[in-house]
Amino acid sequence: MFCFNNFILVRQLTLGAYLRRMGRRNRNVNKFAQRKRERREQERNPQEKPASDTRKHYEDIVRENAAFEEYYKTQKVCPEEEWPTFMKSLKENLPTAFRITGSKCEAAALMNIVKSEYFSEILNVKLQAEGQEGEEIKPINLSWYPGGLAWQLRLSRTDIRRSEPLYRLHNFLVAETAAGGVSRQETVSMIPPVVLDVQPHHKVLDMCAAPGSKTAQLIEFLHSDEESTPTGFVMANDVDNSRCYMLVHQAKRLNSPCILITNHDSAVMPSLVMSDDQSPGGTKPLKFDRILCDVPCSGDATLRKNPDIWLKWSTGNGNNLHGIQYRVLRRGCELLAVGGRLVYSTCSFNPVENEAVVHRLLQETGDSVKLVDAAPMLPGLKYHKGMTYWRPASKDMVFYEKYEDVPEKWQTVVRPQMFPPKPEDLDKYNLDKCIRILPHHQDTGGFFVAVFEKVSPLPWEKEEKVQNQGDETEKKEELKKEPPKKKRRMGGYREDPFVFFSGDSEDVFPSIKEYYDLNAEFDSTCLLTRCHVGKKKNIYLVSPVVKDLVQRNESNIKIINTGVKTFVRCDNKNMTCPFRLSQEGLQSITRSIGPKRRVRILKEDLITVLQNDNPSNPPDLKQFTEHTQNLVKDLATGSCVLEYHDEESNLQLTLVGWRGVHSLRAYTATPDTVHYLRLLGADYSKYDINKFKKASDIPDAEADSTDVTEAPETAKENGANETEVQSTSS
Ligand SMILES: C[S@@+](CC[C@H](N)C(=O)[O-])C[C@H]1O[C@@H](n2cnc3c(N)ncnc32)[C@H](O)[C@@H]1O
Repeated sequence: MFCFNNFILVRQLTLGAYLRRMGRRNRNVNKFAQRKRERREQERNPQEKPASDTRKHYEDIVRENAAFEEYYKTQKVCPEEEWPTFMKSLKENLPTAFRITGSKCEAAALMNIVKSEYFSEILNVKLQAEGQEGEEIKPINLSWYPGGLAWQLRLSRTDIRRSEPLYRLHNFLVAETAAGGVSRQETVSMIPPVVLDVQPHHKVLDMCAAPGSKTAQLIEFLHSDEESTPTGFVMANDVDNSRCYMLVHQAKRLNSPCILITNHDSAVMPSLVMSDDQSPGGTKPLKFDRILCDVPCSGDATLRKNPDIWLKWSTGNGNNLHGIQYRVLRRGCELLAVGGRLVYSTCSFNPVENEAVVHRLLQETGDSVKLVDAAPMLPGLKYHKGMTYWRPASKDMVFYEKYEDVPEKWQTVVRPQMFPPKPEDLDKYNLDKCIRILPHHQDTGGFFVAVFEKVSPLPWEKEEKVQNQGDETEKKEELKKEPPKKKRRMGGYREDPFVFFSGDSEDVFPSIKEYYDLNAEFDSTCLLTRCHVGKKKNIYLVSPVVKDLVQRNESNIKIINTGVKTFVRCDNKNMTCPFRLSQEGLQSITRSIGPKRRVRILKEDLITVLQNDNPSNPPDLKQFTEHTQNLVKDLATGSCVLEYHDEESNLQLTLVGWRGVHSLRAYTATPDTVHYLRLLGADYSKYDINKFKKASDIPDAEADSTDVTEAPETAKENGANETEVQSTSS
């Protein structure tokens, strides 16, 4: 569990580095095994920097690699006349990009703040490097991002320290990332979820999901209808157990009861089942409507962000990854429903990792899977069409026209499936429907995206079906005789169990139902705890479809996490129910909570509550307006919902509150408190220390290490433990 000291530590490290460090502290580390693990991790994710690397070396890296240039010039990844611009752009630092997240009304309010408070200041800034003409900083709205919610601007670490308005914007981005109001994500990395076209009823699989920036987008799209809980879900999977916890962190920021995190090798992902509405008690195979296949890759299109790739680039990287990329994609197509959509993406320029994988898949699947032209979904995006011709090369930089030319010693590395289609077959595959984004197109990283639609069962699925029908009776007989299957051994840490409530009769539920006046539609069987015995501490909520998924497949796949924390034990003598509400799960159950525990608070009172967040000195009821005092007069002490609705802007805020004997306060974590005060246009200066002067004095490397690339878990909700709660009953 995180404690506050850990929180500070995480703020100074990326989450990955933090997890690695915690892992090291908690175990008796075998250094040899540790190095081996790091090497393996590095091979699996070449685009990730090794744990021992720090950014301070990045500025010293010579951004050149002759083999890289020769390889891509030969492959003609861009027209000859664009080559110098392509190379120049690759050597520059990457601009910052971010998108506004959260509910529609909050996103709209935050967007106004960004434009009026931060961008307007920046537009007057001209950054002047020594001896050069001042460069204007102009935020660019990404035309193709739904709702116009994504932006890109040049905001390098050095620039932040040269200009106070830029520093302020940077601070805003860090704070709002922690509160879930903003997600910082590379521009091109936002593309796959957009072209996947996720709707609230879709069953979505993210096969290689960690660290989870695209998963976060998938969840946001799933929740696009704010009036109801989605009937679909997102299953986010990664083979790397420790990276799965990055997904847990992402999911926590977005408070969705519709996400499930699993830990499996996607290339051999087991077939899952779900309840069959047509046959009560029965099951049917689970097929996904949308699948994201953002495979591990050489990452050479991220050179601007990860300059250390200049030092280690070789043709071997791409060749070695082609196999696993293909196997993950093929399994994805098997798990996809007919009529479903799959997006394959990499951050590599290499046709062997891109079009060759797509071509191999199309060859094997015949007419059952087709490429879709996704460009119309990305208005204004500059890109190149997919390549139709390339030449695989061996590590010694010899290029081959056809497999027959490959010398024996390279034949296990350069495989026949890596070659392009014959010219007469080009129309059959339409590889030009793939999308290639190069860094100089719009000052971003590079990227590759291919969008598939499954139009009929795969050839081998059809065969299996026929054979299955014939064998059905025979199989039933065999099954009877078969000894019980051995339980699959699953790697990584052992997770706590997922223990669902048996229904309204579950021991603690009647008092929760009574206290919060839960309506009849509330399904208590969707509540769960993570322990079989002992006092229930935290109670989590999942959507009905996720409950079904967990219950039907738990023994078949390793589930790392699911559910939003909705009720937290709080044995307080002033409260008749032993559970308080949790901000994380509030959005999911607010519609089920009756009027008994709701307070429709005025704006000024909400500001008072948020500005006085010291749990040992909560604001006295006398500090509130008469309106609010009257509302809480007859409200029994304990947990409650504080609601605020601004009719004019339609801003709606719902917070967990606590009615003390003489006080009223909110149960929000500090980043959320700042976020709400910001949305209310109130003063939050006590949390927003201007460190600009201090920061401009510290050297580059130190400043870099304080950047929070992946936002850590927010600090504990203020006073969110029992002792503090008890002390508020003043
Ligand atoms: C390019 S990263 C994914 C980035 C992620 N989609 C995002 O947007 O944050 C590739 C991920 O694939 C995972 N991976 C590698 N091989 C895998 C496999 N066989 N099955 C599942 N995940 C795999 C790696 O651990 C890594 O986290």
